[in-house]
Amino acid sequence: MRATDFSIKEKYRYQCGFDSYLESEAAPGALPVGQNSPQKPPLGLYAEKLSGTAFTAPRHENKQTWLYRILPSCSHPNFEELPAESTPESLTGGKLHYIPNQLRWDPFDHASSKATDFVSGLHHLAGAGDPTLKQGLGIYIYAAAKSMNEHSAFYSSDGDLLIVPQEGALDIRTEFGWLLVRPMEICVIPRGVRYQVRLADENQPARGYALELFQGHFLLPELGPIGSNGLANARDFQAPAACFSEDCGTTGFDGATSYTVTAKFNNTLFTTHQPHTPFDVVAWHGNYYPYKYDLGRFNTIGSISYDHPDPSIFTVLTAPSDHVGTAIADFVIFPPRWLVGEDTFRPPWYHRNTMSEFMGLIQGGYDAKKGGSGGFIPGGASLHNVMSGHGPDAESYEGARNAELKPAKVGDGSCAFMFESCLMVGVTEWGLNRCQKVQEGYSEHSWGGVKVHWVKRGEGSRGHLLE
Ligand SMILES: O=C(O)Cc1cc(O)ccc1O
Ligand SMILES: [Fe+2]
Repeated sequence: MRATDFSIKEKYRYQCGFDSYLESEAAPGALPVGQNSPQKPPLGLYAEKLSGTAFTAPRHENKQTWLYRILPSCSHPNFEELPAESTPESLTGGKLHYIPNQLRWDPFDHASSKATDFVSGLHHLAGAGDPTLKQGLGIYIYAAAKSMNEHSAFYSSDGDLLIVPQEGALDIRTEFGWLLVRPMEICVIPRGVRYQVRLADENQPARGYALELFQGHFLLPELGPIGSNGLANARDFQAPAACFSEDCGTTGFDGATSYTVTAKFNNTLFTTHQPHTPFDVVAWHGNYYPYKYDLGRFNTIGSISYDHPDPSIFTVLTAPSDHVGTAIADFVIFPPRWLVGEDTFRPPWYHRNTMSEFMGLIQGGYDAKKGGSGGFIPGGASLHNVMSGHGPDAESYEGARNAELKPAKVGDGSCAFMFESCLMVGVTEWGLNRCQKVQEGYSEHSWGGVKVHWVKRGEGSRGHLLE
């Protein structure tokens, strides 16, 4: 069946739950009963296991899925490294630049060529660590002007990919089924899962952000004293229902119909061509699966007395390091919310953080930064690295310092987000130079004009009790 032949009803039959043990069959009886790998699996399918953790990972971390498919995914000729001219130069990244300056980018360009799809339009912007050691993360910007070829699939051996669409809805076909991911929704495609990113509307180019997690998996943050509900609730995560194509091609590797599978392996692209569709999974069961989440469902919690709390209260997903409470990557959002704090400077305070903070803006504005030309604009980004001082720009500071403190809704129609990491984040050559989006004088424009409010000695103030 062609990708365009599936009806909406067939494609979007989601199952709910975060890190749940789910099962789905697109043909009745496809799932074996009471065992995973019978001598002859039902309906003539092959059983294939996809692991997301070591076999021996403790039960609470163990992730795996059993796939029941028409042909096993090993049935393909060798992968070949894509020739340099067809590998997006911006993906391979090269040397990372580590710089203490605050950085901000104007909105990244949409794809300049109609031939650019999600894979060829993936740009490596920043990162830390190394996928070969399964340590760290990569930060990417994508821009796609067309759907991936319907006879193609992509997967990454490097990590789990969190995708944050900013413009244009993505219609993602995965081995597990379909996910429709619109701006203000996110999805996570686990390491190894094969998928094809289609544009929901071929006339609406897509642009957004992505974070690839080289180690571990995203979890829901602990809720501590918040209790058993709040922030992102487990039941609002949606996983696909099995949906397959039957094109099994010919036996052997030289069949007439050919499907291209592209692998991202150590940030390098490899391809192979196989005669059968990679989207032939008729049924699956397990807890290692792609999922989506609607950010509009986030239950935002904040101060109802005084002072601006740490942004950790806005954590949607967290990928912990081995040290409790310290994340390789937190995905944090700043959704519309009420601010009521008394005698409080309400926007974020000035700070230097031991973590690094990469921010993007999906829509609207952000209360600590001015928008408009040269400001923090939807589709743009900022990076405040380890210990790089930042906070409201001078204009936002003065506004909040003098604001009347009545209850106020901030961020109506807005959503900024942050990828926060305990690691120092380096910027690729593309991110620093070739994308040509780095704002000149970001720091000067933002904080060059912060005013002195200090009341000088002798002019009277409770700040001078030692006089
Ligand atoms: O720097 C930023 O704008 C992100 C941020 C927001 C906040 O509410 C508190 C701390 C913080 O780093
Ligand atoms: Fe910050």
